[in-house]
Amino acid sequence: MSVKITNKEQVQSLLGQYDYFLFDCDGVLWLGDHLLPHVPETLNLLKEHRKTVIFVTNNSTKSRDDYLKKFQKLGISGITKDEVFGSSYASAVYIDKILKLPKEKKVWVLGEEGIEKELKELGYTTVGGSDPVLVQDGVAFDPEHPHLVELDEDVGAVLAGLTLNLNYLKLSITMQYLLKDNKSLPFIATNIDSTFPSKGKLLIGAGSIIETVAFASGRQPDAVCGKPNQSMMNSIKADNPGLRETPKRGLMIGDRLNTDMKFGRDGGLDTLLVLTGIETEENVLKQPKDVAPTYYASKLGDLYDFCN
Ligand SMILES: O=C(O)[C@H](O)[C@H](O)COP(=O)(O)O
Ligand SMILES: [Mg+2]
Repeated sequence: MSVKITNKEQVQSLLGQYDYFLFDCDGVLWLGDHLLPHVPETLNLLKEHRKTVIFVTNNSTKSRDDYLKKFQKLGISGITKDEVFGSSYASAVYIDKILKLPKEKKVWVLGEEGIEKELKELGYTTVGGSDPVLVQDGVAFDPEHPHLVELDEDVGAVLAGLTLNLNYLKLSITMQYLLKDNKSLPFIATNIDSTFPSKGKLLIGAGSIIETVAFASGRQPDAVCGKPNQSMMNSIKADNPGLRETPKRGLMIGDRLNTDMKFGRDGGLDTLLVLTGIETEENVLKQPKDVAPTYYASKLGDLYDFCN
């Protein structure tokens, strides 16, 4: 049964029990560009208690460098690139280190600049993504569009993630690459989140976009690199031996049961779910014991509020 955090004593107990605090971003720290209450104050409280703070997001629209700029813009200081893990970075590392795609091969991207930047930082050339030639604003769909009829023979993999600039042309070209050469091109997904939390409502998530081309092409992704996949957890543990040796000194804080809470649980950490994103208190309370979060709270800022 999950324990709701409602008082100072519980927060002080958390501060004594955990050294590593892993944070999901969308729905925990912010909703879009709207910072949630007392997030900077809570992060500062943890830093004052000499806690290790790490950010792990499935939102592939931004690169790690982009997230550093977003943290600064929202008044969250002192964050370094090696404290930020995103599904765009995890996917680029997968293509480089696990798939071992040769650098002379290109990657077709259904997604935004976060994916393109992380792939380019590893030396890959991308096609698709934010290319303005794929914008359809007010232009009728052309089944003879050059990108649709002449696929780039140098493309060696497809990487799909969240894009807020989706259109029929981008979906159709992605589908051609997924069908190409008897469906042999590797199909990589950044994450499976079905919805995207926005202020007061749920929007279409990466998982639902990816499911569109999966359903149309009759293929499922060969790999999903974001949470709950443990690749980012393994990278975090490689950088933090204390967490690797004693995962129970770690607490994963997120807003989604099937990604954040599973990611933390599968990594051996305790978990805290906040109700500012995807999940409702009713849904948390009906979770079976083996998947219920260790704790839950109305919002992350409660950790600060109850201490002051
Ligand atoms: O649709 C998506 O990709 C996700 O909803 C979203 O971006 C998740 O980001 P996170 O909560 O992992 O920071
Ligand atoms: Mg989230």
